[in-house]
Amino acid sequence: MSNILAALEYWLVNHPTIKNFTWTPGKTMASTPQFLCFTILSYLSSIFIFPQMKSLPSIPQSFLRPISAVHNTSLLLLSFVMALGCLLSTISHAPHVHWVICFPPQTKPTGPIFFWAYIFYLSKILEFMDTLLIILSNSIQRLSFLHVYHHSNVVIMCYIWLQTSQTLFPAVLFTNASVHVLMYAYYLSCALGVRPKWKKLVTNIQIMQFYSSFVVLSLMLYYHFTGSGCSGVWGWTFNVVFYSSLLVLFVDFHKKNYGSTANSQKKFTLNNVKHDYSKDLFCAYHIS
Ligand SMILES: CC(C)(COP(=O)(O)OP(=O)(O)OC[C@H]1O[C@@H](n2cnc3c(N)ncnc32)[C@H](O)[C@@H]1OP(=O)(O)O)[C@@H](O)C(=O)NCCC(=O)NCCSC(=O)CC(=O)O
Repeated sequence: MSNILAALEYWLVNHPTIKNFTWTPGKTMASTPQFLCFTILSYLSSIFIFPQMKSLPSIPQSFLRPISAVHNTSLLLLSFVMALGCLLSTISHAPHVHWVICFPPQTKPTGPIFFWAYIFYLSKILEFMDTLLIILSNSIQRLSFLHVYHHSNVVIMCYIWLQTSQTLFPAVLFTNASVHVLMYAYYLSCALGVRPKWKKLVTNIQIMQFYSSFVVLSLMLYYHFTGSGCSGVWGWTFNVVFYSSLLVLFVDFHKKNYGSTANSQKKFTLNNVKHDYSKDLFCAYHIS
């Protein structure tokens, strides 16, 4: 057992690449604001361009499902490794408990905790593939405002974490990566043709994650004003606005998918085509 722990600690915390990592704007791959803007603009424009390309041959589900399964398995495993890496790095490098919530001002973005923040940032770009899979499977009506809003803004959030050495990201990273293990297990199961009965549980846990992040955000503010300050306070503002808006969108998603009206709307036959209106958030939010 101690051998396993030692190996984990080496590969997830003390490996030289991880231990000596430093976020250097302009030098580290994907670290410039230009890269960030280009990536997000490409993502958003592809959402509008792809569906217009009517000449594209439709890709059969038998081809897309295995790709989707590989993608979801990769993100499931990566999320698990990021959660574990961040947890072990925090345990072995945090000088005291409240450091997790409040890095001292001028903290340098260096060391294993920032390495995992960097991997987390890159993983959010890999998550763009979720959107591509939805588009390629000819299910553009499934593409909700919530999905696009989340995927485009979460990259900015992670960039700000690194750029401002933002306090509190270890707690948010650990929670979100853990929730994503469950979420990608759900999507993997769907890709394999089995629709899990625990969809609502995944949504409930996602909502709980947003509530719990407000506790951490409040604690940071408390430490900031009662001590000698915390690093990356303006990033705090982005987190509050982003997480509040996600909470509102997820509560709305919950109501539409699991509320009493969702059940009565669920199966609606239109021109002999079964249409599941509970999923039709894309139309509901007027992005088409
Ligand atoms: C239970 C949820 C995780 C997912 O809800 P959905 O409504 O998207 O679920 P669904 O049952 O319609 O999706 C199943 C369909 O998605 C396909 N699918 C497979 N892999 C996918 C992937 N990686 N991303 C998106 N869709 C995918 C399946 O093949 C299936 O298609 P078919 O129907 O053809 O069989 C929910 O809680 C949720 O997050 N809803 C918001 C929508 C969303 O985009 N969430 C992810 C980003 S937000 C996020 O990530 C917040 C966070 O940080 O926690």
